[in-house]
This record gives sequence, structure tokens and C-alpha cells, in this order.
Amino acid sequence: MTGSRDRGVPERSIPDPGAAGRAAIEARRARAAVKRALAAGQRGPRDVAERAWQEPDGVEARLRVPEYFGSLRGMGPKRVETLMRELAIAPSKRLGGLGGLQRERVRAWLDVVDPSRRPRLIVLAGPTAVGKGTVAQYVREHFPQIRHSVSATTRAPRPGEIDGVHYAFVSDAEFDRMVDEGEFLEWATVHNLSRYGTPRSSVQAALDEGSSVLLEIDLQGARQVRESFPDAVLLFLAPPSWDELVRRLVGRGTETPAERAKRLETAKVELASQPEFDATIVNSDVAEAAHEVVERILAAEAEARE
Ligand SMILES: Nc1nc2c(ncn2[C@@H]2O[C@H](COP(=O)(O)OP(=O)(O)O)[C@@H](O)[C@H]2O)c(=O)[nH]1
Ligand SMILES: Nc1ncnc2c1ncn2[C@@H]1O[C@H](COP(=O)(O)OP(=O)(O)O)[C@@H](O)[C@H]1O
Repeated sequence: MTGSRDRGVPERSIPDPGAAGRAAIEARRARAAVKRALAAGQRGPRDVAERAWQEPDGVEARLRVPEYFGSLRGMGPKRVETLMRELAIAPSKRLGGLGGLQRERVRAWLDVVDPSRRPRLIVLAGPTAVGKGTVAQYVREHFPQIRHSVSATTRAPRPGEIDGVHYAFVSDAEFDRMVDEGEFLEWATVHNLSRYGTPRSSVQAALDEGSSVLLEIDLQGARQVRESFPDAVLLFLAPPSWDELVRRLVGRGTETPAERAKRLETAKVELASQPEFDATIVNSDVAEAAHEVVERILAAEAEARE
């Protein structure tokens, strides 16, 4: 009699300890699966963090921050420890428990130094005077993590252009030598006038260091890059209108009327090539266009590896 009452009481008032244990094991397994997916590059770190912040009860939110960082490629315990200090996040914190400022710091870190990002070769092409140089300069000033290649050219420097900064200005003979020795990743004669080429070694060095590289080159060069680097990202910078393009070319005032006419001929061919590119960005406002270029680069870097 007594025995049966003793058995009945605990069954009603204490939750099944087996079920709680099973749930904890299940949750641990789910967290381990997220960490494995991060380590294998099957899930992006940004995707995991954003999910944690959208779903406070989800598995991602329950991941401890050091475990999350520690699952990323190239992040050993020492680097994780340093990073946690830099981001001012306590080691016991879970992703879902981060405050607004901490989330912003994690996002900023992911944008710039996340080791699982893949550096990409980016081509910025478009007709003469559309603003390629101006937009690239904005990117250079505001996003130093993106590298820029300095081309070699046989054209004469314009006033204010610095050898080795805007271009490496070389003679015809020197350009011939560079072509013969295979020093160019691509090269072309532009506007039927001068030759321009992208040096292979500096571009490769930047990619090897983990930085994406922006190439500001013409349509023929863009096509060569597509051939030899099929996963390069090709961006086309377009003018808001043809009249605005002419205004910019004239306004820049660096060409004679005959040179301008030649450039506008090339521009017509280039504008017709837009469908060959991965995306078209209209340069109405320099800052907006530059931000769009950078967004495209960051999105390409974050694409999962094959
Ligand atoms: N293929 C190729 N084109 C380049 C290179 N460097 C610059 N260009 C292109 O050459 C063209 C002429 O450049 P530039 O003489 O500075 O004058 P712009 O056309 O008025 O900007 C532009 O379309 C540039 O994008 C390069 O290394 N390779
Ligand atoms: N978004 C813009 N709005 C107005 N003018 C611009 C804009 N972008 C560039 N420009 C101007 O147009 C001219 C050509 O720009 P530039 O960068 O030299 O072109 P590209 O390198 O494509 O030949 C320059 O005088 C520049 O100041």
C-alpha cells in the first residue's frame, strides 16, 4: 500500500530528469553542428551571428562567443582571447546575450578581418570619364582593407599624376619587355593610343595576404581577367546619362577635342558591353557608388568556398 503511494508522488511533482538531460544533450549536439558548419565554411560567421540576434531562443544564440570565434578558420585560442579583449566581450557571454554596441563591434570585425572571408579580384570598368578614378579614390580613402593595383602605361603623365602612385609610367621598350617576360596579368591598347597593363606579382601578393584587389581597367582587360580568373567579380560603372558623361569628360579638361572624340567612340562600345558584367553601378553620387562597390566586394568575399 505505502509503496504504491511513494511511487506515485514523485511521478506527479518532479519533472522527468531523463527528459531534461536529453534536451540538454540535444542542445549541445545542435551547437556542435553549428560550430562544425562554421569550421568547414558551410555556414558564414555573419549568417550565424545575425541568426543569433534575430532568434534569442535559437541554437545560435546559445553559442558562447569564444566558441563561435574559435570555430572560424585560423582562429586559435590565443587569437580568440585577444579578440575578446579588443571587442570588450566577457568570455562567458553567449552570442544572443551581446548588447547593441558589442554586436556592432562584432559586425565591424566580420567586415574587415574575418579569416573565413575569401579575397577576390574585382574589376571596375566603365566608359571614359564616368568616374572610375574618383570612385576608386573614395574606396581607397574610406576602405583601406581593399587593395588597389597600380598599372603600367605608355601614356604620358597628366599634371598631378605621380609615377608609381597613379600609374607606373614606362617607355614602349620597357612595356615590350614586361609583355615578353609575362609580367602582366592582362594588358591592352586603349583608345587605339597607349598600352596599359596590370602587374601580375603585386596582385598575387595582395591576394596571398588575404586582401581583395580592385583593378580599374578597360573592357578588353576585363574580358582577359574573366578568362584567366573565372571567379573575379566584374563591376560596370555607368553614367546617369550620355550627356552627363560628355559633361564630365569636358569638365575634367585633360584631353584635346580630338582625344575626347576618340574616347567617346570607345565609350559607345564600352556601354554596349554592360550585360557581360556581374553588376552595373550607376555613378550619380560618388559616395553612394563607392559604397555599392564595397558592398559588392564584401558580399563576394563572404560567399562560401567551394
Ligand atoms: N586593360 C587595362 N586597362 C587599363 C589599365 N589601367 C588603366 N586602364 C584603362 O585605360 C583607360 C584609359 O585610362 P586613362 O588614360 O587614365 O584615361 P581615362 O580613360 O580618361 O580614365 C581607362 O579605361 C582605364 O580603366 C590596365 O592596367 N589594363
Ligand atoms: N558622381 C559624380 N558626379 C559628378 N562628377 C563626377 C562624379 N564622378 C566623377 N566625376 C567627375 O567626372 C570627371 C571624370 O572622372 P574620372 O574619375 O577622371 O573618370 P574615369 O577615371 O572613369 O575616366 C572628373 O572631373 C570627376 O571629378
